Amino acid sequence: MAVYDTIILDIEGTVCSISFVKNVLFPYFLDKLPFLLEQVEFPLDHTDNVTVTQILAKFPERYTKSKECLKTYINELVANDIKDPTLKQLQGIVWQAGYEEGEIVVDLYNDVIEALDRWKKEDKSVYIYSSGSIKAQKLLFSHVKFKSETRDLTNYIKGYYDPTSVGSKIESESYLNILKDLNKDPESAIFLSDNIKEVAASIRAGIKSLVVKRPGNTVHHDNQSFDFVYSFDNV
Ligand SMILES: CSCCC(=O)C(=O)COP(=O)(O)O
Ligand SMILES: [Mg+2]
Repeated sequence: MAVYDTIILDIEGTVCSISFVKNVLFPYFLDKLPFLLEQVEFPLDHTDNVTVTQILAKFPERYTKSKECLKTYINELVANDIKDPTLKQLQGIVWQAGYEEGEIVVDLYNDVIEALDRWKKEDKSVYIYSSGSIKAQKLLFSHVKFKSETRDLTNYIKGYYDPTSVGSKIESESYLNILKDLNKDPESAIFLSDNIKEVAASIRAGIKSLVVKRPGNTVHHDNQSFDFVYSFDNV
């Protein structure tokens, strides 16, 4: 039987709750968005080398004509949890301030820190593959609530992937890109996610993959064919 030494984790619905993302991260972003847009001149100057302007210029042109139009468009993306890479990049910039000011602290599921510790002792390598930007992923793992303090867990994570770096999470090609980057065979890896489309794509790439069932995750009634876990305790 193949034994994995490479663990690839999703974030939302897998290491932290969907409600943390929807009720803490997204509202923080939407709250700061008007101030951010206030600092940018419209219509956007596409030759401007200011980071925020460069990111905003990647949204479809028809929505970037005015501040109000862009604000409405971004609010709709967030309300519908659209995993748009430009939105994710912008969120990373805004969340950075929140983390640095101590306004955002991450609640991971209880079993996650224990598992990260155990996997390290077992010499297993942990990687993150999330729709959140790599910047946002690193910020999240470096501001984790642990008892009464905030811990930086980035020393447990060997690398980070997002759709911008390797492709969509529901395409098997993206998982092959990760394996290629790691110089690993599919048999040596395991992928865990709350999203059955991601798990299906990863299985198609030959990776053992498990659906993570956390409280508040979407309940799939047609997922009998997938293996699942409720926590990382036996992974
Ligand atoms: C650090 S990413 C914050 C959460 C987020 O924006 C997101 O889209 C998470 O999606 P996932 O692929 O981890 O389910
Ligand atoms: Mg997820």
